[in-house]
Amino acid sequence: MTMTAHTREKTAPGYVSAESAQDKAGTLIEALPWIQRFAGTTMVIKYGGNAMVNDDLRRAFAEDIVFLHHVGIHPVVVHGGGPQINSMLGRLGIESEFKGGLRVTTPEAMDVVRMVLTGQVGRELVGLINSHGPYAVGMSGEDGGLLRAVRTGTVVDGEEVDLGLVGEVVGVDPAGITDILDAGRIPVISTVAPEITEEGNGFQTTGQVLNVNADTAAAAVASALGATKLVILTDVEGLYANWPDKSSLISSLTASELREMLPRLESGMIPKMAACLKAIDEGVERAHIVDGRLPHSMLLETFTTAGIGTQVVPDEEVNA
Ligand SMILES: Nc1ncnc2c1ncn2[C@@H]1O[C@H](COP(=O)(O)OP(=O)(O)O)[C@@H](O)[C@H]1O
Ligand SMILES: CC(=O)N[C@@H](CCC(=O)OP(=O)(O)O)C(=O)O
Repeated sequence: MTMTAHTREKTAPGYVSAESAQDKAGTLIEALPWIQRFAGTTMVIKYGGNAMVNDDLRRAFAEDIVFLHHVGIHPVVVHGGGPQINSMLGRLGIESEFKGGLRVTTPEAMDVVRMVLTGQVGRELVGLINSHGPYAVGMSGEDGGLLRAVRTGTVVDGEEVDLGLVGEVVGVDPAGITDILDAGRIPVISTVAPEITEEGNGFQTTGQVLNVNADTAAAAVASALGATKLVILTDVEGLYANWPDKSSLISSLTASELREMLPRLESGMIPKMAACLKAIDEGVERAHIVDGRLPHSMLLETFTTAGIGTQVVPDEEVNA
C-alpha cells in the first residue's frame, strides 16, 4: 500500500475539512465495539466467482482482508471461481452444465476446475493480498489433508441426478489452516478435495480429486475452525424471499426459518443457504450473505451496527 506524508495545507490533495474529519472519526468509533467483539476470533470469508469479476472489487476485497487481519481478526479466505471455470471450459471447447446449482463434472472438466481454482483464481487472490505485505498463503483442499470428500449427486424435481466427479465435504483437518494463522498469515483456500472411502472409524483416499461447491466447503471449514462468522460474498444484495422481487430482501432470519425456505430456493442460492444453515447448526455464531459488488462490503458488514445483506442467526438467540 502506498502512503503519502501528512500535509495540512488546505489546497493539498486529500485535505479534509473539520466536519468531514469528524465524520471519519464517527465511522472509526462506530467500529470500536465490533473490533473489541471480533479481535482474536476467526472469520471465514467465501469469495464467490461472480463477485470477483471486476479488478477494482478484487483489490477492495484484498484491502478488507488485510484490514481485518490488522485489527486482530483471523480471516480465512475460501474462494470459488465458477465464472472463471466456465470461461476456461469455453476456451477449451468443453461443455458443462449445472444441476441443482452444482456443475456436472466430467474427468476432463475436473482437470480444468483444479487448474483454474488452484492455479489461477487462488494465485490471483494471494497476489492481491500480498501487494500489501507478505500475508497470504494459498492452499487447496488437497494440501495437508485439509478436505475430505465423498461423491454426491443431487435431487432435482424429486429425481436423483448423477453429477460425476462432484464431492460433498465429509471431513476437515484444520491443522494446516491453524499453522498458517499461528504464523500470522492469511490462508487462501481453493476447494478441490481428495475423494475418500470411509472404513470403520478410518478412511482411505482413492487418488481421485472431486469438485466441491465452494460455499459448502467454506461452511465445513468455518465449523471445523469454530469460526465466529461465515461471510459469503456474492453478486446479489442478499437472500430474497420472493426472488427476483427486489423488495423482498431478507435482512435477518433464524436457522428454522431458513430450513423451512430451503426446498423452495433456486440455482446458486441453494448451496449458499444450505452452507449458512450447516454453519449455524454446527456452532458458527452468524452466517451472512453479502453483496460483493459493493466495494468494501466486508467492512460494512463487520464494523457497522446495522450490517448489510442477509444474516442467519441461531433460533435460541431470538427465542431467548
Ligand atoms: N432467493 C434468491 N435470492 C437471491 N438470489 C437468488 C435467489 N434465488 C436464486 N438466486 C440467484 O443466485 C445467484 C447467486 O449464486 P451464484 O451465481 O452461484 O453466486 P456465486 O458465484 O457468488 O457463488 C444470484 O445471482 C441470483 O441470480
Ligand atoms: C460442484 C461445483 O459446482 N463446483 C463449483 C466450484 C467453484 C465454485 O463454487 O465457484 P462459485 O463460488 O464462484 O460458484 C464449480 O465447478 O463451479
